This record gives sequence, structure tokens and C-alpha cells, in this order.
Amino acid sequence: MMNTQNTSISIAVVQGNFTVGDLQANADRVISAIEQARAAGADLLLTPELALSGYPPEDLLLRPDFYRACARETGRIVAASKGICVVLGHPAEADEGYFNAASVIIDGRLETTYHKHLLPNYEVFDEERYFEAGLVPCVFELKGTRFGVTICADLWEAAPAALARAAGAQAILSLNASPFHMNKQQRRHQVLRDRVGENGLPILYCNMVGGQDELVFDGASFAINADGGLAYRSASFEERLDVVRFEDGRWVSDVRTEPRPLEAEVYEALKWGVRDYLGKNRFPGVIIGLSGGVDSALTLAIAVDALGADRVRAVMMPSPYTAQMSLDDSREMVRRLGVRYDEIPIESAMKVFADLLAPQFKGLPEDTTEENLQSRIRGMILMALSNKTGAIVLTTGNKSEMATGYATLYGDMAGGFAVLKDLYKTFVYRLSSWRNGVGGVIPQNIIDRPPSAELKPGQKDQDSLPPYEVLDAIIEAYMERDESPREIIAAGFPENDVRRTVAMLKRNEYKRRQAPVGIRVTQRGFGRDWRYPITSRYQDEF
Ligand SMILES: Nc1ncnc2c1ncn2[C@@H]1O[C@H](COP(=O)(O)OP(=O)(O)OC[C@H]2O[C@@H]([n+]3cccc(C(=O)O)c3)[C@H](O)[C@@H]2O)[C@@H](O)[C@H]1O
Ligand SMILES: Nc1ncnc2c1ncn2[C@@H]1O[C@H](COP(=O)(O)OP(=O)(O)OP(=O)(O)O)[C@@H](O)[C@H]1O
Ligand SMILES: NC(=O)CC[C@H](N)C(=O)O
Repeated sequence: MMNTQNTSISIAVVQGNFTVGDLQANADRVISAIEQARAAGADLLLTPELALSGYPPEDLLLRPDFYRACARETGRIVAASKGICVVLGHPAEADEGYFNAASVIIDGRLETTYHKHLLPNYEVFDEERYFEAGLVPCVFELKGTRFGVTICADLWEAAPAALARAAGAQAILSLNASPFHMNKQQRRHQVLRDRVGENGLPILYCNMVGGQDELVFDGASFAINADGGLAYRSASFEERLDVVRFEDGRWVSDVRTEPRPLEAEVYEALKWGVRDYLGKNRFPGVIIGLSGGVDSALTLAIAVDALGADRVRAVMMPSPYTAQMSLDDSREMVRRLGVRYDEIPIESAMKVFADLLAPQFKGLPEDTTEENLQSRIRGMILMALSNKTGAIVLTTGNKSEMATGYATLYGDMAGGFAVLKDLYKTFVYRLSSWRNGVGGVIPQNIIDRPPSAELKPGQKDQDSLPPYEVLDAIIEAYMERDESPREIIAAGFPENDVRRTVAMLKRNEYKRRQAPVGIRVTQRGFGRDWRYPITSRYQDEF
């Protein structure tokens, strides 16, 4: 092993927000980070995984022209790397196929390119669809120290780090695009501590930050020393360039950000999800149907925190079933937040539809059809405002509703982006209270009153659904942990509630397929990591 005594290597970690497909802008971002790193006296710049393309580029990775464009921009970065070493994440074409790659560029010259060994194909990841697996470790020398390179999932198993060590690595540089979900940071630290425990190599972990459709990357880059100690911890949900030194075989850094409470992390994830979805898709603003209920209230609070009040517009559309309390609370909330607010009563539209349909519905009793019409009238109004202004509609449905189909197709499901889609109703309350704790924007009455769709007189959610604490726990067990109804009942949940909840969950797959994309914050959301058949006769184990 090389002697690392008395060496000090300075590494700039760019925790950047890269945009999928914006190759030129991403390359420019890396080049500006190179300039910053040079100005800070750094020897090396470490980027996240696939920084050049953004993550995940999905089926762009099937296009040969995409790889050609990546190669052009990589060339530009190589030329801009005089006097410094850069470890750059990018998609790469080689003789053997397409790879998720990390190139080591030293003083303006491409030294070597590593190909990711372990291609994740679980949860939200589809890398086996796009890439060949690399087989060879990558170790390079800088100022007398030999660094091994790995890419994200490589470190979630033992082999790649062991190979790097066998090839002479004294420390590992890890490029990552590791999306957020609740408690993910603790999980990452544990996984990397396991690796350090196996082979004793200190690891520097650089993660991406920012929103990309349903994913949000939290950054929170970090370093672990050979003794398992955390030597560096960057802020989560911040674009940053931190300098970490490698001295006498150890990572050293002044950056040790304190972890935040779970609610704060989730709130940041939702804010970044909204801000980047709007920003990266270049929408001027958002429109939200404000009902006086907690879901639209929290959605509004997040939108204002993410975008600023001037890009957010709230519309209250009272019907004859809307309680005065709902109007009062909505008015109070928009007064606190300072957003544009309009009231558009829907009674006249309800009457027009009732009259139009009267001959067809003659002799038939009123049912959810009439309730859904109200929801659809509101959806139509919001979409008309969207068409006219270019702002998109944020839908307000939460995970409990997405699971049970408790939402109207082309009604309250009409819209462009679903902010709370992966938050259980119980967590909606928890997060609303937390947000009020750092500044009271949601009138307390909205949090305290029993939830109601207000689509018929005296309606309450709990008349048609199990209590939310029970419902959410059953959904989590069935949907996130793949437990069978038999196991859930054995854990103590009432059989009737389990049967109803599972039946609703399965029956409503068709609705979820038509639902807008929304931000994933749990370990399994109703998005890329939930791919159930709509047409299915599978009988669960009871
Ligand atoms: N497998 C399948 N594949 C394709 N399409 C299928 C289908 N099964 C039904 N459908 C279609 O879907 C229709 C039923 O769906 P939909 O029209 O949405 O109506 P539906 O699910 O019957 O009713 C909406 C439910 O959501 C509740 N809701 C509405 C609005 C807000 C809230 C809230 O508190 O947040 C709750 C409401 O109380 C009611 O229980 C059927 O009429 C049929 O056209
Ligand atoms: N009176 C209304 N004015 C404006 N929008 C409404 C109104 N009623 C419902 N909506 C829209 O439809 C969504 C679903 O509403 P609903 O009240 O039926 O269910 P909810 O899940 O309890 O939501 P919330 O907690 O926001 O009320 C609301 O979040 C809101 O965006
Ligand atoms: N991009 C990746 O390889 C990510 C895989 C890894 N399990 C993570 O979420 O951190």
C-alpha cells in the first residue's frame, strides 16, 4: 500500500442540481464548478452520478444520438479541466455497449473511464434496461494516493468496493444519484458503514440535489472514515460545492450539518419537487382549488413556500353543500399567504348539468354521479384557467386517497402535478401541524375539523372509509411491505377494514394509471415503483 503520511488532497464535492437532457447547461454547470474548485485550491472535483445527463434520463438512453451528444459535452469538460482532476458522471458508449460511466480526467486529459458494476433494477430504478454492467475496477493515483471510483448502487453490495481495494485503492470516491425517501439518509449511512467495516476504505459520497418528475434528490453528501466516523455531512436540499480534504488516510472537513426532523425533510422534498417541476418545465405558476380542507391547504402552503405567493393562485368554488366555515377558512388562509384568490360558485353549472341530464336520469336515484359532477365542474373550471394562463393545476389528492380511489376521475384528479400523492392522510395532518409550528399559515380550524368531501349534506370521509390511522397502516403494510391480508389481520387489524381497504386498493389501479405524476417521499410510491396490472384476478391470501 502507498504511504499517505503528510499528504493533503483537497476535493471539491459538487452537490449540483442537473436537469435531465440539458446536456449543454449541465456541462456548463460542471465547468463553472471546475472554476470554483480551482479558485478554492482543490486538486479534484467530484460530481454526482450521470451529472452530465441528469438522472434518470430514462429512454433517452436508448438513443444513439443522445450518447453522441454526451460524448461532445464530455469532450468540452475534458478540455476545461487543465490543472485539476475531475471525476465526471456521464452516459458513455464503448465497444461493448452503453454504460453508466465515471471518467477520470487529469489536467485536461481523459485518464480512464469506469463503468458501473451493479445496475439497480428495483424500486424506481431501471438501469438494466439501458446499460451493460462494468466488470473492471477503476483506481487512479493523485498526489501519491490511490483512489477507487464507484457509482451509487455499487456500494450497496460488497463486491465493487472489495475489487477496488484489491486493485490498490486507499479510499473510495462514490458518485451518486440517490433519490430521497423518508429515513433514506440513515439507510445510506448504514450501508456505507457496512462497506467501510468490510474493507476499511474511507468513502466520500457525492449526491445530486433537485427534483426530476416524481423523484427528488436530497444531496446530503457525506464522508465516512475507516473507523466508521462521519467526517463530513453536507446540507440536504441545497446546491453546494463543499471542500473535503484527504489527509493522512482520513477525510477532514468543516462541513458537518446537523440532520433535520423528518417533517422538515419531507417538506423540503415537496418544495423542491414543486419548484423544480415548475422551473424545469418552464411553467409560470400554479392554480389550486381551495376547499377549506387540509389537503388543499397544505398544497397551497407548499406551493407558496416553493414558488412565492405571486406565482400561486387559489380558487374557491362553493356549491350549495359548502359550509360557511370552509369559505371563512379559505379566505383566512389566502389572507395570511397573500395569494390571488377568486370565488367561483358552481351552483349554476350544477343546475345546467342536472337539466341536461334529467331526461337520461329519469327515474334513477341520486348517487355518486351527482357528487362526481360537482368535482368535474370544478376540474373543468381549473383546467380552463390553466389553459388561459399557462399555469398548471396542482392536484391535492393524498396517498390514502390514491390507494382507495377516493377521488374523481377528470374531477379533483384533473391537473398537472400531484404534490401530496405519496403522503398518507395521517402524515398530511402531521406535516400541516409542523408547518404551522414554523409559522402559522394554515388556520387551525382546517386541521381540527373532520375531513369531508362536501359533495352532499353532512358528508364525512369517515362514513365511507375506515379511520385514517387504521386505513393508512393497512395500506402501508400491503403496499409498501407486500404483506398479505392474512398477515395484516394477524397483526391486529380488523378483518373487515383489511378486506375493504385491500379491495379498494386493487379495484382502483385504473384510476392511478390516469393520475398525474406526483412526488415520491416514501420507500414505495404509486409511481415508477408500483407496477400492478389493472386487469387481474389474483386472490390475496386471507
Ligand atoms: N377497471 C376500470 N377501467 C377503466 N375504467 C373504469 C374501471 N372501473 C371503473 N371505471 C370507470 O371509472 C368510473 C368511476 O370512477 P369515478 O367517475 O371517478 O367515480 P367513483 O370512483 O365511482 O366515485 C368517486 C369517489 O371518490 C370520492 N371522492 C370524490 C371527490 C373527492 C373526494 C375527496 O374527498 O377527496 C372523494 C367520492 O365520494 C366517490 O366515492 C366508472 O364510472 C367507469 O367509467
Ligand atoms: N369548494 C371547493 N372549492 C375549490 N376547490 C374544491 C372545493 N371542493 C373541493 N375542491 C378541490 O377538490 C379537492 C378534493 O376535495 P374534497 O374536499 O372533496 O376532498 P379532500 O380530500 O378532503 O380535500 P381537502 O382536504 O382539500 O378538502 C380539494 O382538495 C380541492 O382542490
Ligand atoms: N442510482 C443508483 O444506483 C441508486 C441505488 C441506491 N439503492 C440508492 O437509492 O441510493
